[in-house]
Amino acid sequence: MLVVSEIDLYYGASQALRKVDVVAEKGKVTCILGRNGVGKSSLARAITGRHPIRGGTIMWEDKGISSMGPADRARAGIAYVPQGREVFSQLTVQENLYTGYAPLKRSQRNINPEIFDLFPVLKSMLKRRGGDLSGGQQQQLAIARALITRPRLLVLDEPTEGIQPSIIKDIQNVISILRQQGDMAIVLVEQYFDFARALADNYAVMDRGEVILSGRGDEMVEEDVRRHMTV
Ligand SMILES: Nc1ncnc2c1ncn2[C@@H]1O[C@H](COP(=O)(O)OP(=O)(O)OP(=O)(O)O)[C@@H](O)[C@H]1O
Repeated sequence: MLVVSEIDLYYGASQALRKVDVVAEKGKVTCILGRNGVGKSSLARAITGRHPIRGGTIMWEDKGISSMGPADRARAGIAYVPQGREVFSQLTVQENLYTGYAPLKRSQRNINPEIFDLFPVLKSMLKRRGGDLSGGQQQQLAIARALITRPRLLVLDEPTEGIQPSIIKDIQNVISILRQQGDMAIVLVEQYFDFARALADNYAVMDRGEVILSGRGDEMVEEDVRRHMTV
């Protein structure tokens, strides 16, 4: 279980997170919602170790991880699919997937065939350069690369951003399958309400660096949430 308690995060003098609490359990999807610039990506960066926190604690599987760097968190089973995907455009799909080996022991460095069951399109594109893939295919590659690290916590930052509806549906199916398998906690940062509602077991809505609304996904009131998502 991931337990984020009262974290503060700053960029210089500017505070981006204020006493944020979030919990993510295995076999469940926790959705982080809110409009642009409210701190969702900052929370994802804090969890994955991309940006230090200045106050509060982050516990993962009962250990404090706040002072661990991103590589150690990856070794602790935390994977990150960043906003904008960050696929290596000059590397092939296969080489991009191999970058997911970094936190693994040598004996674990192989691609589980399930990855290609989840993303069949990638199998036929292994020799293509990352930069030649469509936005949706790059998003699938970024998720596959994260899954190669065999995560127990998967943090996805706006996986639907700029993606065509048919691929959004595919990504939704993949996240449902991962949830059903039950051994992974999933934190999903999302701006697309219907996608979030379809997947959320729990949700938290952010505004100006704070969590202002949270609860169970099946109790999410569309009007209340949407009020904090439109400008
Ligand atoms: N590297 C940075 N340096 C300074 N300020 C930053 C930096 N990254 C984000 N911010 C600021 O921190 C605040 C929170 O940004 P963050 O990216 O976490 O929001 P967000 O909810 O993820 O928005 P978006 O959906 O646009 O990514 C914003 O005011 C943003 O301008």
